[in-house]
Parts: sequence; C-alpha cells; structure tokens
Amino acid sequence: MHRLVLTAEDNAAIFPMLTELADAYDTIEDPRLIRLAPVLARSLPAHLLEFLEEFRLTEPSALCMISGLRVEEDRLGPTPSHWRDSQFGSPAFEQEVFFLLCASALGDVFGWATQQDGRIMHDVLPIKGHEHYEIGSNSLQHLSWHTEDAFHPCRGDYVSLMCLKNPDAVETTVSCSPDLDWSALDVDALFEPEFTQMPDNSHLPENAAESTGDPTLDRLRARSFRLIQSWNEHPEKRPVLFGDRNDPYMALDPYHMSTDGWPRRHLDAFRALCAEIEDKMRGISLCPGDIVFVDNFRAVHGRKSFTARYDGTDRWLKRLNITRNLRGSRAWRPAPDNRVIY
Ligand SMILES: NC(=[NH2+])NCCC[C@H](N)C(=O)O
Ligand SMILES: O=C(O)CCC(=O)C(=O)O
Ligand SMILES: [Fe+2]
Repeated sequence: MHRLVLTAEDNAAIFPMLTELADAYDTIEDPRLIRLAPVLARSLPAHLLEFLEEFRLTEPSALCMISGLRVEEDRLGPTPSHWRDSQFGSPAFEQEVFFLLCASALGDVFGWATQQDGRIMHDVLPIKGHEHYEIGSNSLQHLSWHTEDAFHPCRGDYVSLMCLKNPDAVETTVSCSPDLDWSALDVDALFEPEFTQMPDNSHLPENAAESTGDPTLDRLRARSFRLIQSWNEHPEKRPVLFGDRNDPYMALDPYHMSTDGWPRRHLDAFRALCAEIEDKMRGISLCPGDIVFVDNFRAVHGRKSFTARYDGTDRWLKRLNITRNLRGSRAWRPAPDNRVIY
C-alpha cells in the first residue's frame, strides 16, 4: 500500500487553511468551493502533493492511504441516521475540506444525479431498514465486493473513503489486480465484450428523493433513471478487463451481473477471476482520520457485515468519486463545469 502518515507538524501546517475555508463556506457542496479546490490544493504541503502524484502517475499500488489527519471525535456529535441533509452544519467540515483538496489533486470530483441526491460528497453509514439490502448503508449483510459504479461508462478512476468513526473496527475489504495470479486466468477471454453488467441499487429511484426541487433538473434526472432502468432490462455486452493484458484493469460487480447467455469459455473465465479475486481479498479497518484512495481500475472493494447500533455512535465514512477525465462524461452533464452525471 502507498501510505503517508501526517505528523503533528503536518496537521499544524494544514489546519489554519482548513479552518479558514470551513468558516468561509456553509457546506462542502458549495459549487464555488468545489470549483476552487484544485487551486486550493496547490497550497497543501509539497511532500503530500508529491505522494499523491506518485500514486496517480506511477500506480505503485492500487491503494493510497493518508493517515493521521486530526479528528476530534468528541466534537463530531451523533452519526446521522441517513445521508439526507448531512451536508449542512457538518461537525467534520475541516476534515471534509482536506479530503476534497487531496481528491482534487488526483482528478475531478463528481457525483451522480441518481445517487445520494446528486451530492458530490457522500455519507457511508448504516441506515435502518437497509440491514439486509445490497447497498453501502447495509450492515447485517456484508457489502459484496465491486468496482464502484461498474455498470457506467463514466465510473470514477478512484473511489475514496474518509473515516470519521469506526468503533467496531469493521473492515473494508479489498482485492488488488497486482496481487492476482493472471497467468492462471483466461485474460484474453476476459478482454472480450461478452459480459453483462447491471446498475447497482444505490442508483434506483426508490433510494432517491421524490424531487430535486428544480423542474429542469427533475426532467434530466428522470431521463437518467430511465436509462438506468433500460440498462437493467437490456445490459450491454462488454469486457470485464481492459488496458494492458500483462497488468489488466478491471470493471466488475458480480452481485449485479447475470450470466445468462454468456459463452461457456467466458463464464468459466469469469468464475475463475472471481475465485482468484476472493482468494486475494483482505480487510482494512479504517480509523478516524484515515483517508483511502482506491484505484477503481485496479482494485475491487466491499465491506464486512456488522451490527448497526442506531444510537448515534455508528460507523461513519465520507466518500468521494474522482475522475481523471471529466470531459469523458460531457454528453451526460448539462454544462462543462457541472460535476453531476445525469
Ligand atoms: N455490489 C454492490 N455494488 N453493491 C452496491 C455498492 C454500494 C454502492 N456504491 C452504494 O453507494 O451504496
Ligand atoms: O463501507 C465501506 O467500507 C465501503 C463502502 C462502499 O464500498 C460503498 O459504499 O460503495
Ligand atoms: Fe463501493
């Protein structure tokens, strides 16, 4: 793992800027703050920027972890019971700003109209009623491993998590392409467009607000939900591997794949890949102040099961999706500087 531990001096150097920004804005979702983030990121300590750039460019590992960011746990207050409205009056605004700046050094942060009401910074926390449902807010059921937003051509290059609370040390699970024994797998078959991927539940209308409050955005979002539905009904055939055949990139979410109609060779190749991924799966328990950038091309991830408490002391992470090619999704966004994919 590519890892950096922030020292007390690093924290002392960073926090004045974080505090100033947290005072100047009301929410991390303010488009002015998000737009300025890549510029503000240039004021982060040089060794941190070099560390992130090395991860981005040379791919030394599929995981990049920054630890040691100061989190005053007694000042966080209760874990929200839902992600809705958690962006206002955040007790972790300074940490959110740091997370946003680091993410903006790796690429452009973006959101989905169909997920968490189009917000850029998501919450990952257990939600009552979701215990046995396949979604990030489940708990008694483990979250099956996946490429983040595997179904979508505009999925992020990185999915990143910042831990605020994890009292039961619940493990995030990861399996990384550099750890897999590719020589034993039918890589050529996995590069062929013979596999079908469906959208995951977090993009369904049943997990969204009735309205965004803006009729134009509602129309765009409705079109987006229709597209998701059509992909559910008629998934397109595509490869699960791409890039370099000697060091492949991956895109798969087996929980949302139906193997109906796949050729025998491709089905066998897929099953062997899944078995190898599972064989190399490991757990990472995030601590408050840990930030992990998961290379969404080179690692799949999930989460172990746990018992939610629903008393304000639950596990609580923040999540950002990052792309290195915002223009790649231009057809899906209403304006060049709009970061929400419809
Ligand atoms: N196997 C899966 N893809 N499960 C759903 C993944 C979690 C989803 N990204 C969410 O925000 O809730
Ligand atoms: O809770 C975790 O550690 C991972 C969450 C996740 O993968 C997701 O919400 O998509
Ligand atoms: Fe995920």
